Amino acid sequence: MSDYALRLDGVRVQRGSFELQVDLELPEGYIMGLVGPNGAGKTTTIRTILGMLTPAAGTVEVLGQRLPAPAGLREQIGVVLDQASLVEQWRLTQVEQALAPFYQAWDRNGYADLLKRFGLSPSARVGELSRGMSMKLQVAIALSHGARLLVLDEPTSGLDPVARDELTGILGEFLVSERHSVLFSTHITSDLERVADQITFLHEGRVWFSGATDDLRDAYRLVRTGPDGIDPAIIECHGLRRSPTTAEALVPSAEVGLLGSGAVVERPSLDQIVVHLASKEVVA
Ligand SMILES: Nc1ncnc2c1ncn2[C@@H]1O[C@H](COP(=O)(O)OP(=O)(O)OP(=O)(O)O)[C@@H](O)[C@H]1O
Repeated sequence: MSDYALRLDGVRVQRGSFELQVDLELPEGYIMGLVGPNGAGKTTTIRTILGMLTPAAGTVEVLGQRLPAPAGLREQIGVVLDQASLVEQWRLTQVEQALAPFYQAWDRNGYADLLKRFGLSPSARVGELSRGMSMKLQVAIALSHGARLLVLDEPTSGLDPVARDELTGILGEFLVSERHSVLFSTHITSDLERVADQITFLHEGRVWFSGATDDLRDAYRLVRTGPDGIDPAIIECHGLRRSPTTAEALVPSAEVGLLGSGAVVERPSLDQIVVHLASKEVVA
C-alpha cells in the first residue's frame, strides 16, 4: 500500500503546442494547493490525474493504484471541476437520486446537511444555480460519497468570502481523517495560506516548486531597499519592482546576506511569492 494519495513521476502531457512536465507527490493525509498563473497547466494536471488526459510519458498513481485504474477507484475520488456535468432540469433531490446508486458509500444525511450548510434548497434546479452555488453543489456531492481523495479545480472561484471560508473549513474537517487527502487548484492563494500544508507551483508547464508550504515560505524573503539596493547582476531576485525611491523583490533566503544594511527583509506571504516568481522586472 502506498503512503501517497498522488504520485506523478516524469509525466508529460501534450495539448496542442503546450507541453506539461510534472513530478509531484502528495502524501496521504495532506492538502496540496496547485497554483500558478493562467495557462500554467493546473487544469491539465488535474485532468491527467482524473484519467481524462493520457500522458505521452511517465506514470500517474492515485491512492496507490497506477492509471489506468480499475473502476472501483472512481468512488474514492471526489471531483469538483470548472463545469459540472449535471442535467440542468434536475432538482437537487433528483441529483441525489441519479448519483447515489453509483456509490456504495453514498451518505444521504451528509448530502442533506451539506445542502443546508451551503444554503442550497433541495427543490432548486441545477440550471438555476449561480456559479458559486454550482461549485457548492459539486463540493456537497464530492463529500457525500465516501471519497478518500478530493480533487478540486478552482473550487473557490465564484464564491464570496464567507462561502470561501466555509469551504476551506469543510476541507479542514474532511482532513480530520488521516487517510483523507485534497488537491486543490486556485488563484486565491489566501485560501491556501489557511489550509494547504503542501504547494505545487506550476509555471509554463513546469514545476517550479513542489513540497511543504513552510519550506517554500522559508526559501524566500521579500526585500525592500532604496532604488539601487538590489542589483540583479549580483543577487538572484524575482519580480524586481523599482520606483524612483524604492526597489522590491523576492530574494532566495540564502542570498539575503549579500544585501546592504538598509534593506527591510520580511517573510513573504504565499501570494507575494506567487506574484513575484511569476512576474518580470518592472521599472516604474
Ligand atoms: N483542448 C486543448 N487543446 C490545446 N491546448 C489546450 C487545450 N486545453 C488547454 N490547452 C492549453 O494548455 C495550456 C494549459 O492550460 P490549463 O487549462 O491547464 O492551464 P491552467 O493553469 O489551468 O490555467 P487557468 O488558470 O487559466 O485556468 C494553455 O496554454 C492552454 O491554451
